[in-house]
Amino acid sequence: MINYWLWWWEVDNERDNLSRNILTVSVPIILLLWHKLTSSYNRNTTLPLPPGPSGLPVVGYLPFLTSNLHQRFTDMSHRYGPIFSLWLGRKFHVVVNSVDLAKVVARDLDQTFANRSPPVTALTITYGALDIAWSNNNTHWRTMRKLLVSQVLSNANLDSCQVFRTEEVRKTVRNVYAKIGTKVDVNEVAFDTELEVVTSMLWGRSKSGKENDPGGVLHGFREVEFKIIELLGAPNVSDFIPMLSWFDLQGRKREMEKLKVHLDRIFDTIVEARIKAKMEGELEEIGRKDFLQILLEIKDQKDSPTSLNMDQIKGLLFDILTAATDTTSTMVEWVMTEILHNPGVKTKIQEELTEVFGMNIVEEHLLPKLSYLDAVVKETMRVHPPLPLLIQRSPDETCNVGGYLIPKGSIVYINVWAIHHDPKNWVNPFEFKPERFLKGKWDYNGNNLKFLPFGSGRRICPGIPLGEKMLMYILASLLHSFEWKLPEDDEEFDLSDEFGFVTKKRKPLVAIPSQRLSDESLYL
Ligand code: HEM
Repeated sequence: MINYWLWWWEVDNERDNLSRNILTVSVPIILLLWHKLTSSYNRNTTLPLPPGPSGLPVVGYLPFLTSNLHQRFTDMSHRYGPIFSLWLGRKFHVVVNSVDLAKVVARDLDQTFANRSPPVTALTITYGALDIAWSNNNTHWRTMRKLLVSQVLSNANLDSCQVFRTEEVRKTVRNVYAKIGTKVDVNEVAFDTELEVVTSMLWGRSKSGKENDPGGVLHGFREVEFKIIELLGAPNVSDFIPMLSWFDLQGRKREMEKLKVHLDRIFDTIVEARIKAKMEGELEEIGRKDFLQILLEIKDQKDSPTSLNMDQIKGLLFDILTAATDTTSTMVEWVMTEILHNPGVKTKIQEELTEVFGMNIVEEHLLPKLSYLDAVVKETMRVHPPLPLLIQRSPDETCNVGGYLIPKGSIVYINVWAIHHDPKNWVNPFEFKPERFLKGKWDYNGNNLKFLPFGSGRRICPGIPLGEKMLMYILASLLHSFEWKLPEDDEEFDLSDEFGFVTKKRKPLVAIPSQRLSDESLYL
């Protein structure tokens, strides 16, 4: 054989020369590919799964999970290490708890981990993951995300919608003024303001005075949304043991279906009102086409590659409404709670507000001057990240994270709460200290993985520019226009949270406002 091989190399004619050249080039390539394939196969098959607790047959670790999942997972990371795994029913879950490993999932292998694996309740309310948040990483997701970012959240559109923000925040100040001396639910105030702003941006208002809530369909929306968020975060046997999903043992799917009927009614009413207004020539735009109009026009372009159907439009509107309102109101409530809990912080904020606005009302264009309030908001996001496990990711192929095998289709959580409370990342992490955000450059873009309240990588929250603006505007206005105190009958100050898809304050913050600015006309 060897002789034959040597002979072949020695023979010299044109055909053999060509074959030899092809062989010389292709053999190393084939060997290299073979090595890559086998070594990656070997790596994947010989790697261990991440460590973790052994559970019971069939149900796995389900019976041992307590309600505050983010804190339970953080405790488990102290025992099993920065990455651990657990079986919940038939589903393999992985929890990543360190900056280094979050970087592998959200950055280095971002593309691999860009799918979602939605629970049954999410599939039900999003018309089968036709929204952005629960959709897998596919063309539909890219199209929807691009539409949202370019048409709603672009700088140009945010600038042209400033009038809505100003109008709604002033209305909120008027409403709170009317309740001076009485108990005010801070979350409700922030939720209503954000809902008005977002609905104005989505389906606008005609100059003819028609409201952005035709027929009052949005009445009670906050309660409906809270129920939806609660169901999204509630453990469901149907997710963990899919062969039982048909029975819907806990009735979660049925409950979500009822809420979807409610949502459908809202969207159908709004779309019908829009079509009628257009037909009657009533649409007097405020110098811009609103998002609903853009979506309906895309829907009518049947042959376009980006054409949308009605369920996709509803899925998208649902995402924007819920993603914007619940997170923003939850954060306003947490910031106000921390401020009331830390009188020194409150004094510094008030001094800054007085320096920037004098005894006048808050103007949006001056908000970037509020560097201390900005640090307070960031510190609150660190201590109380509203989505402490982000939204679950799922790899589309088996891969290696930190030397462990993560099988294709596993459910992977990045434990932001653990990262934000890890003494390796933050000195005295349980102390509320806004000053830490005054040093160095901190933003919400997920580049520094020590701080990722909006996530990181291609699945990062696209709503950061609007979320940040609204948080600062609402907080600055509530704090500059009013003094706040807790009701006297309030027992001990409560800072505990309750895990959910959006993790909220366990006991809603109720506080009593009083007038802070001397000029009464500023409240009218
Ligand atoms: C204080 C305000 C907000 C906070 C704290 C927040 C936080 C988050 C977080 C943590 C995620 C998950 C990221 C991940 O899985 O890695 C997310 C996703 C998302 N957020 Fe926000 N958000 C806020 C406001 C908004 C606003 C105003 C909008 C839209 C107008 C929005 C739209 C979305 C959407 C569509 C997603 C899904 C993105 C995807 O899966 O590709 N959010 N948000």
